Amino acid sequence: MTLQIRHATHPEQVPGFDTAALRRHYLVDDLFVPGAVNAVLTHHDRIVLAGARPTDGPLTLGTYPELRSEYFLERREAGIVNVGVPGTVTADGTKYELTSGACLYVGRGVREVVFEGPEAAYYVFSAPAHTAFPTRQVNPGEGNRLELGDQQTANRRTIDQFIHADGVQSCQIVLGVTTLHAGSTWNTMPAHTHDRRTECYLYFGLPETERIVHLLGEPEETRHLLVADRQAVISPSWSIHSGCGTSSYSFVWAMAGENQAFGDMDGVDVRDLR
Ligand SMILES: O=C(O)C(=O)C[C@H](O)C(=O)CO
Ligand SMILES: [Zn+2]
Repeated sequence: MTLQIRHATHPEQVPGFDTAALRRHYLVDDLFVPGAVNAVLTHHDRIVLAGARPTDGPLTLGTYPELRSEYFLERREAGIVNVGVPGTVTADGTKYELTSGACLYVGRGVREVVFEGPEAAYYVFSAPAHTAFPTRQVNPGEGNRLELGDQQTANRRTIDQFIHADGVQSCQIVLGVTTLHAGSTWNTMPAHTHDRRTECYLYFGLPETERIVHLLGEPEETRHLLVADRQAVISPSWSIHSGCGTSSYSFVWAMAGENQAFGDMDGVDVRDLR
């Protein structure tokens, strides 16, 4: 089990990045490997993204030498979303049944997290935590639900907020799942930044033959990534995070940083994007 390290980047670097460099810095395309837990640490807000595919038996969320911790959640918290078929996650001996799209918040101090389910695929978003909040499960439809967008502009979507200021409590993490309605393809347009947090999107439910065109960078200097199913994008605080798919899809959005206000967004007029 290795932890891939991604260093923080400055927005002035983005114009000089070619496609390969953009993908190396911001795209995480190898989280979900059968029989393994794969993890990436970004120095943007010290977020760890991991994927667990327990195809051949239970898998444990272990720690990494780079974290200098006795166990993974010694000083961290995590939001876990099952993006595969139903399975179970056991946190310090308590077993949680997670359907597809269900979320489990696991607080600081939980020593052992075990993933099970041969067809399940667990996405883990973890950030440093200063105190311990209780472990809690939220099923699809049980969070705070927002219906946004319009079919006319191809961005009709349902947002389920799971871990947030008025829902499951956490130190830093704000997390939910957005699902595009059939025929809708645009997420998060008009786009926004939030200088106080890093945000990561993990796209799922996208057919294998389809792709998302994900926009990143400062609003006046954008670039794009072509993203496949079960791939994640790291958006530093200065970067927009918005995308259009060649079909509809879902994504886990998750943030960590200075505050937990979902509405803390600096919107960008579509006409100002470059
Ligand atoms: O579809 C959307 O719009 C989103 O899901 C937006 C994300 O939740 C987000 O970027 C929150 O900051
Ligand atoms: Zn955002």
